[in-house]
Amino acid sequence: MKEQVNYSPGLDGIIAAETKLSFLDTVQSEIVIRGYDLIDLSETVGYLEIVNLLLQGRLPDAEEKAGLEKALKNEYEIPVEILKILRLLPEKTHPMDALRTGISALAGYDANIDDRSASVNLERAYKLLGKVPAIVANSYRVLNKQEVVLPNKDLSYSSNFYYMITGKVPSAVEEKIFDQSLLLYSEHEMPNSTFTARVIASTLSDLYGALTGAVASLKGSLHGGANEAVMYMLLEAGTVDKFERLLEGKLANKEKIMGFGHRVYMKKMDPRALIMKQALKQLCDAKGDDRLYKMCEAGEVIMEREKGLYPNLDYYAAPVYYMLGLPISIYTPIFFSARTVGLCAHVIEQHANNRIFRPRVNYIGERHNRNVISN
Ligand SMILES: CC(=O)SCCNC(=O)CCNC(=O)[C@H](O)C(C)(C)COP(=O)(O)OP(=O)(O)OC[C@H]1O[C@@H](n2cnc3c(N)ncnc32)[C@H](O)[C@@H]1OP(=O)(O)O
Ligand SMILES: O=C([O-])CC(=O)C(=O)O
Repeated sequence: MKEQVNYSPGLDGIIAAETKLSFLDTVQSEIVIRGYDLIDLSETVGYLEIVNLLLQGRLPDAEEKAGLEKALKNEYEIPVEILKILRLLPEKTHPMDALRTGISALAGYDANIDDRSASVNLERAYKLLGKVPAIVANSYRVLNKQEVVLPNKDLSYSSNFYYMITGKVPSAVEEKIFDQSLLLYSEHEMPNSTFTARVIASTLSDLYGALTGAVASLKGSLHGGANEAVMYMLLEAGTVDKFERLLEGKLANKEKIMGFGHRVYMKKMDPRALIMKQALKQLCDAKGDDRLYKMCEAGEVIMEREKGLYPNLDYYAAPVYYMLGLPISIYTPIFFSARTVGLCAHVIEQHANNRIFRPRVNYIGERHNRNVISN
């Protein structure tokens, strides 16, 4: 007799874990991060406070924040062999694939690789938070035949990240907006990449492996890859009129429009997108060029009218990164770098209270009579 099992395509609505880290409260419209609303925090604190909140369970005072920044700076250097590995990659390698290789290679430098304790995982999380921005920035630079930019410890964490990518120290406004984007990308409950990391960690595999898998997950255009896809779409159109026609054409062809829709916020705007929309306005006003802002707004109107769909964070993060002068192929790696903290916190939590993920299937294939096979 067939066993009765529940099936929800895409695991829609299924509870996959118990967590103290975060929760999308759609009733009260809050992105709860250890009890605080991420949107409220985005107006009062920066990325490093969220790092402390996720990894230590509390918002830091000035002294604790300074200690955290120092600890991360001590982890900035990446092994020279990793740069050598990155140099061996074919020129056309996507920076997300290079990042996946770089994070995977870091495992070999961990003297305690078989230790899954929370304290050693926490040390690893700081290592990764120190090194991932350097891998992101310099894998892009190496693939594009640019000089490696070494970390500058005199700059803040976010400024240094921006500096390693562009070779320029950001202005105060650029630093603030870039830092805010990292904060908004830092943690988001149970997206596909976090689920991937937790599934891998649940076999008692290590943090590097869990994050390597999460990079692969985040690369997909239905997830983190959407931010670069949005930018290519905006540039392909170039004007409001052409963007409206492009979207209408895609919808007529039943194509998905990148940057719209979300499993959890499908019928309203991702609250993080609104913060990046405001940042885009600020950057456009400062440059006296509102073309991207106007195009994005026009896209919102069409998508609401035609599909009842609203922007997710990637829709507004993409033009913000463009206005900040960041190369398009590095948008998804930046998202990953920001998410490193959330992923590490989830892996630590998974290892602390583990049961291996092993779901079942509804078998819909054929069955052959045993007697027929044995005869
Ligand atoms: C930060 C992030 O990672 S946010 C996600 C970034 N990804 C994107 O922007 C990619 C575009 N968006 C999507 O593909 C989806 O909205 C997802 C992947 C985010 C969510 O997917 P799901 O929850 O599985 O929703 P699903 O794809 O089933 O969509 C439900 C309906 O809305 C439609 N829909 C959803 N998103 C879109 C879109 N972006 N463009 C056009 N139609 C869409 C679907 O075609 C479907 O319509 P139907 O019921 O008539 O078939
Ligand atoms: O929550 C999701 O499914 C995707 C997302 O917005 C994120 O990872 O930030």
